[in-house]
Amino acid sequence: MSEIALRIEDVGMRFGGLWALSEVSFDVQRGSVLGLIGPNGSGKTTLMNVISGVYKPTTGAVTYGGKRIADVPTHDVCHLGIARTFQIVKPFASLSVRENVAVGAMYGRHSDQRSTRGSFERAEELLEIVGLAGVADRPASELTIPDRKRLEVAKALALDPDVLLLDEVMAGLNATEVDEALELLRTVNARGVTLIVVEHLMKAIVSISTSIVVLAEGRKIAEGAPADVLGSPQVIEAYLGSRWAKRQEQLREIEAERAAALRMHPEGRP
Ligand SMILES: Nc1ncnc2c1ncn2[C@@H]1O[C@H](COP(=O)(O)OP(=O)(O)OP(=O)(O)O)[C@@H](O)[C@H]1O
Repeated sequence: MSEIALRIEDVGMRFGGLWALSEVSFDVQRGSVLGLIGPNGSGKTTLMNVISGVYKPTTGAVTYGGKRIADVPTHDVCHLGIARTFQIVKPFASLSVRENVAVGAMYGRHSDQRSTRGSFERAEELLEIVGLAGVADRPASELTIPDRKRLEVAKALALDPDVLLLDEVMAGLNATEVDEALELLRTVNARGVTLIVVEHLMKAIVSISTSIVVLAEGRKIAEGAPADVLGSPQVIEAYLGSRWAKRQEQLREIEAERAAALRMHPEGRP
């Protein structure tokens, strides 16, 4: 029988007059990969912040191993076994790649059982796993975007999490880099880490997720196996609606540029 790693129960999050999340409930099975998707502004990052203890939800609760996350100080959530990566990647730029990861190992869940040397050894292992062993001595500031994302994953893994929250680690990567990132996430998951993956790249989400939760305007509108969820009319509408709106905006911009060009070159040939 599968075991529940995280329970999200009736979570609501209000910012002033805006409910960024309303009545969101779902369970995350231990060892699974949960894909969290939804149009821009649907509440994905807010939910990651609630799960990682950055925000205390206005209603409801997130429980992990029987403990309510909101009752645990933010800096202690990682000691419970939950780690996350950030959408905006910010390594310690002047430290080497190895040192960046070792710092995580020094402050993570098992830090009390680890010497400084042990932390560096753990960093070495993780750099091997994420494919950064060859650049371990370089300053983090010199890394390419895909390598910075690998470093972000290594830093989060250094905290020895049971659950890892990944916020758009594949954004800005090309097709080959996305495949490599997926391979890395599969390796991490195969080592027993439960993953919650927020990503706009549908192909990537479908290929890695055990199950998918879809948010729209802060509410859960679908949950289930990837194929079932993505075929749901409600999900298609939420996505088509937002793509359509974006396309209209692009068309308006193109029209405005064309009008401006015509004003500068009235003969019609810019
Ligand atoms: N700290 C905050 N204060 C006020 N409003 C916020 C705050 N954080 C998020 N919001 C609002 O909550 C809503 C959900 O935002 P959120 O960033 O969680 O969406 P998202 O699904 O992660 O979007 P994206 O895909 O663009 O990253 C948005 O309307 C956003 O403007």
